[in-house]
Amino acid sequence: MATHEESSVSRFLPNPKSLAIVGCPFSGGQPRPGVDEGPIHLVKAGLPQQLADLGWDVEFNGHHQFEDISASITSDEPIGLLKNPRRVSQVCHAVAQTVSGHAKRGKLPLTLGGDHSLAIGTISGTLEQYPDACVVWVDAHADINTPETTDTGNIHGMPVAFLLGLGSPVPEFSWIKPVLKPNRIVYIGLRDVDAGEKRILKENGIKAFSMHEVDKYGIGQVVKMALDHVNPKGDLPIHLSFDVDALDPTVAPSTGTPVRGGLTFREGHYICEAIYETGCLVALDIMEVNPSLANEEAVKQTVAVGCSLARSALGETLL
Ligand SMILES: NC(=[NH2+])NCCC[C@H](N)C(=O)O
Ligand SMILES: [Mn+2]
Ligand SMILES: [Mn+2]
Repeated sequence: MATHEESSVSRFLPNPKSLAIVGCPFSGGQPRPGVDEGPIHLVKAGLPQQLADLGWDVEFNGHHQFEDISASITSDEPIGLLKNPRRVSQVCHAVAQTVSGHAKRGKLPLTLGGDHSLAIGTISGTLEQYPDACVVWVDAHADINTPETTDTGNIHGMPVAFLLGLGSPVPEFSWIKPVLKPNRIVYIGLRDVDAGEKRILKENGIKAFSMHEVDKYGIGQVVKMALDHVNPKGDLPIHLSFDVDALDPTVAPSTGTPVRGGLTFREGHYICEAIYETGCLVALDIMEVNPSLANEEAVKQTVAVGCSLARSALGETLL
């Protein structure tokens, strides 16, 4: 039986702890349809009730309706290589306002994607309420291409660059305050990093633990080193942005850009558990679940893993 005593030890959230689910059916940051169904499946699988069972007061007022935004954008031609730039920008702006609104009211925003371009919005929202927050980015990819370095033009490969203010400014994204500092983000799980991204990581001295380091040191040590880097005194708020493709495709098959050689089921959940234990978690993203990819069994498995990652980050324990 799991005990939930610890659900009272947050350094930043008032008691009783409450969270708000931000369901974001959005796929404009990448080309594969279906990732917009991710949040719908996660909620249908019972995630809100599972979190309530962990002792959270759960607010969920339905999925974000981005229809007004889409309707107001009559044409969305690429800007340079960037695909769907206006739609991505405006949706992320709306998400930022929603996330910061929840955070202001003392709630932990749990954003369900949708593609990872949404993190432009979620992290902007977190930083508005917690300017000194740090980010733990769990992913197979660095998502740090600039409009100049991107090969694909897919904005889900670029959110970190926008948040850091790297690359030449794109006027459509001028609402983003590049307030994230390179020493306030750390990566875990990388294994598919583009050449331009490797250069950006080096030039900016950004700490990253790839699968090589996970193999070498073990996940326990990697999470400790990652947190020591980004949150050395353990007193900063943490935003955890979890792309399910960080997990091995045998664990989370239904995702748009799977890469072999990923985190095991336990390694992924350990990261979430360890971050919950810090008492510093203030916002969580579960991204890139795409229920239209792979067979029914694989979809079920991936949705279930999305739910269990969220539970682990929000206090579920094994004992
Ligand atoms: N959030 C993701 N799954 N990102 C994948 C990015 C892949 C590649 N690096 C790109 O720029 O397109
Ligand atoms: Mn990824
Ligand atoms: Mn990603």
